[in-house]
Amino acid sequence: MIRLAIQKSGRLSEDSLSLIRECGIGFLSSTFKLKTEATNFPLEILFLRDDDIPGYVQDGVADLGIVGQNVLVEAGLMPLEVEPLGFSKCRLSLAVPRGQAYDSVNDLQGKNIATSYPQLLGSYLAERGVQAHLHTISGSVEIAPSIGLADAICDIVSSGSTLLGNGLREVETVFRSEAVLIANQNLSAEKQELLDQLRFRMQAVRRARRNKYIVLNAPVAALDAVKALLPGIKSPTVTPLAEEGWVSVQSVVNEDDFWHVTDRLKAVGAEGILVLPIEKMIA
Ligand SMILES: Nc1ncnc2c1ncn2[C@@H]1O[C@H](COP(=O)(O)OP(=O)(O)OP(=O)(O)O)[C@@H](O)[C@H]1O
Ligand SMILES: O=P(O)(O)OC[C@H]1O[C@H](OP(=O)(O)OP(=O)(O)O)[C@H](O)[C@@H]1O
Ligand SMILES: [Mg+2]
Repeated sequence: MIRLAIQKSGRLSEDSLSLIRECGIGFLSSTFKLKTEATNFPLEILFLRDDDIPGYVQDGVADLGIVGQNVLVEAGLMPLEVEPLGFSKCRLSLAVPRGQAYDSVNDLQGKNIATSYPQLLGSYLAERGVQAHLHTISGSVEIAPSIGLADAICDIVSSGSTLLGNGLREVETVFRSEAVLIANQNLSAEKQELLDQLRFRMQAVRRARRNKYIVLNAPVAALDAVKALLPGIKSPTVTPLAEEGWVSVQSVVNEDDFWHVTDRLKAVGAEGILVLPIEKMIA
């Protein structure tokens, strides 16, 4: 049995649970139960505060964990990271009151800055030769300037609406983060085997999320152009249509390139383009 710690409730919880489920692992969860066992995989899930997860994994209380890189780096435990997970993407940024002049990070010299990330911010400022007074607070950091607690703040930003709602302007990106799978560095051979199985499944889920299955009809004359646009995993599947001079092409396309590729496929004569989600994708 391998033990995985995930956030009990917050920005990582829902995506962590969906990823486990999409890996084909079933379990019962209830708001009040802080520990559950998977029904079809030797996995125990612990529901914790995210800040506690890196330390628990380091100490072997949990074998694995899912946390933001920001929390991992702040705890000084980067070597535990084994797999980026592609969700909870955000940045740790410096922000100042909107009306305040700001040219460069040197303007923060001698200023009071409120943050929950004193290590990350401290090394960012030290690398730039800026000395500031850091006030560590554990939440609602964006309120600090408006109540006279600080001149600037350094906190997590995603859409920017919390900064906007509190009259703040983002001025520097200190760190970019996403959720990662972390693992204890002294796992037994049996647990290492289970970790490898989990990583294999997680990679298949992530690859599937990043790609779409595409099916289209094209005139034979356009086939070379279509193939160049849709290289697929190995090469596209091409089958003749009942109508003379036409083929059906099936392939895989990266979601980021999807609209751009579709426009070009239409331009070379492709028709009846269907796009389907992929559930799992094994390399
Ligand atoms: N607005 C956001 N958008 C995307 N990801 C975010 C956002 N805010 C935070 N995160 C990421 O999710 C992680 C957890 O954020 P959350 O705000 O739920 O933490 P928390 O309040 O410290 O939770 P806990 O109660 O577990 O200590 C952060 O460490 C960060 O990696
Ligand atoms: O740029 P935005 O999209 O507005 O997101 C940023 C906010 O999200 C996080 O807090 P969260 O809402 O998770 O609340 P918390 O203070 O309880 O952690 C973070 O601490 C910011 O305050
Ligand atoms: Mg926390």
